[in-house]
Order: sequence, then C-alpha cells, then structure tokens
Amino acid sequence: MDAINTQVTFNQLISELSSRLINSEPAETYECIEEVIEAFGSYAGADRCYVFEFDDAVINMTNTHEWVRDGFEAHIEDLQSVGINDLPWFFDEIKTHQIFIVNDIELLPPEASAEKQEFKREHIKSVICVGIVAKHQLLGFVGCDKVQEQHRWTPEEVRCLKLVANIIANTMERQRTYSELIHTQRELEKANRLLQAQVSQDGLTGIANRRAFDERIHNEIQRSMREQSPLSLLIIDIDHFKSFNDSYGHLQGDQALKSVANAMFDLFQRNTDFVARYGGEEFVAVISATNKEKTEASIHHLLESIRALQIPHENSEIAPYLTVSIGGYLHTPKTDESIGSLIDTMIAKADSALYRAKSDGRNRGYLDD
Ligand SMILES: Nc1nc2c(ncn2[C@@H]2O[C@H](COP(=O)(O)OP(=O)(O)OP(=O)(O)O)[C@@H](O)[C@H]2O)c(=O)[nH]1
Repeated sequence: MDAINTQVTFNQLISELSSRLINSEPAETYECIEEVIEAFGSYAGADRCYVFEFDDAVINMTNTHEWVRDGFEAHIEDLQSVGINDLPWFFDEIKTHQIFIVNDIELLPPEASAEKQEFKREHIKSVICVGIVAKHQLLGFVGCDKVQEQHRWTPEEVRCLKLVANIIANTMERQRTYSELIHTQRELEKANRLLQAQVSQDGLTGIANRRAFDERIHNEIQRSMREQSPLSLLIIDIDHFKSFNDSYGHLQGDQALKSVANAMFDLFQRNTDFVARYGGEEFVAVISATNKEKTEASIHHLLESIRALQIPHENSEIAPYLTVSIGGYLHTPKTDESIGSLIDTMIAKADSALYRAKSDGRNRGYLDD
C-alpha cells in the first residue's frame, strides 16, 4: 500500500511539475528541473540525483542540476566540464542504449575500471542513468545514486526515470529553441540597425545622405517652430569640380569629395548641427538654435577649412587649390507654416544665395534671411 501511495504521490508531483515546465520562463525552468529530480530522488529513495548536459561537440559533460539528500556530499562543483573520454564505457552505454544501470558497482566489468574508480571516489554503491534525447540527439542524461546501500533498480523506477528524462529533454529542447529564437532576433535587429545606417548614409563619403537630410530638416523645422529659435540651412557647392575631374580623374575627384565631407563633419560637431551630401558635389548643413552672426561665422570657418585642405586644382579660375561656394538661409518658422513648403522655400532661398556667390566669383558664401 505504501509503495502505491509513493507512486501516486510521485505521479501527481511529476504531472504538476511538467505542466509548470510547459509554461515556465527560462529563469523558472532551472528551479523546476531541480524539483523534478528531487521528486524522483525522494520517490526512489536515492541519495543523489543529477542532470548532466553534453556540450555541442559532445566532448565534455557538465553537471547542471543536483539534488542530494540531507547529510550527503554534493559533487556538482567538481563535475563541471568533465571530458566524456574520462568515462568511455559509461558514455558508450548511454549513447548505445540510452540507459546505464548498475545495482552493484563491484560487479562492473574490467573495461569499466575508470567508471568504477570515479564511483568509488563519490562513494556510490548503485547507480542508474537515462539519456536525455531530443530530436534523435543525445543532449545529456539524468541519473541517481545510492550511496548508503546497494539497490536493485526496479522496472517501475526505470520507467519513472525515463519519464523524467523525457520531461527534461522536452524542456531543454524548448529552451534551445527559445535561445535560438532570441539569437535570431538579435541578429535580425543588428542587421536592421546596419541596414538603417546604410540607408541614411552616403556610400562614398560616409556622412549622411539626402534621405537623412530630408528627415532631419523636417525634425529641425519642427523643433525650431516649437522653440521659436532661428534655423539656418547652408548649401555648399565645390567650385569648378567638372574641371577638377577632367584634370585629375574621377578617382581623385572622389577623394576630394571625401576630404570636403570630412572637413564639414569636423566643423559641425554640435548635436544641433547636421551635415549631409545633397548629391554630386553639393553638400548641405543644417544649423539649429543659431543666429545671423553664428551662421556667418560658420560660413567663414567652412570656407577657410576647405581652403586649408590645399587640394591642388590647377585649372580652377579662382585659386590653385579646391574651393567651395556657399549659399545660406536663416529663418525662424512661424508656428502655422507648412513644414513641406517651408523646406522648399529654405532650399530655394539658400540656392539663390549660392547662385549669387557663384556669380560673384565663387570661393565665398552669402547668407539671406
Ligand atoms: N568624382 C566625382 N565627381 C562627381 C560626383 N558626383 C558629381 N560629380 C561631378 O561633379 C561635376 C559637377 O559639375 P558642374 O555641375 O558642371 O559644376 P562645376 O564644374 O563644379 O561648376 P560650378 O559649380 O559652377 O563651380 C560633374 O563633372 C560631375 O561629374 C562623384 O560622386 N564623384
């Protein structure tokens, strides 16, 4: 009658634990598996119960969970990353039959000498282990030791340990799938971030592209409206770039575009500043929370820093080195202005200032407001 009661209690406990495991979060899963092996250990009157997991290459095994009866020695700490070759006979049995039963370790065959030595070290008299198999893959094993006395493992105990191994296998499989999903999700997020960065970046110069500019100017106008603070838009155009390309070749031309972009990027460092390649040999800068003096100073510094690059341009009609012309427009948007038409206006105004700078001899900048 006692045996039946023990069996009923065990079955109930395992059934309850397996439903908990089905819905458990990864953090709770660990505890649940500990409870499962404790339930089996108590049911089988064992002194120690444990789970080992193999690494992906099936070279090492690690004791991941352990339950020990009060007063018995725990071994989890000295059983981390144990080479499976240290226990070859045991591993072979588990791999081939998915079960390893020893009622009396003194009766182990001579070829199991390494196993016998290890069991003696742990004072084990009888042991049973069942492979944890998911999708035809041996992931590890769950086992149980009798330390105090020998034990003849009963068919019912074997059946129950197989059930436990099955529950753990399903849990491990679910966890692996979960980890793989998380991993895939992270990879996708990373790829998306990279793609997003690429979508907003100019391939040649590495600074923002026109698409990013369209987004940024929209946001900056909104901010400028909200804060009622002036906003400047500059259009920067390289002078006589066609003849630069004709003289030095397209590759040198590309190099010059990169140098100009870098110089602009270095100059406009504030969070409220933004530079982009607008297209071809034309760049834009958006300067927020500014005023006329500050914008004129920025134009001056920009002209200077491009001159300071001293990129030779022998066929330029203006200087023996590369220069730019700049057109700017400074504006404080009214709160009821349409952002779309304001963007068009700002570009048109800056463009017309640029046209005047070009007409007046290039290598200069004008700011309208
Ligand atoms: N190397 C290189 N050249 C480019 C690129 N994009 C545009 N260009 C060249 O930039 C030159 C622009 O020439 P134009 O629009 O005639 O202007 P410009 O010669 O600079 O004359 P102004 O602007 O009036 O001073 C063209 O020769 C384009 O081929 C690029 O990505 N790389």
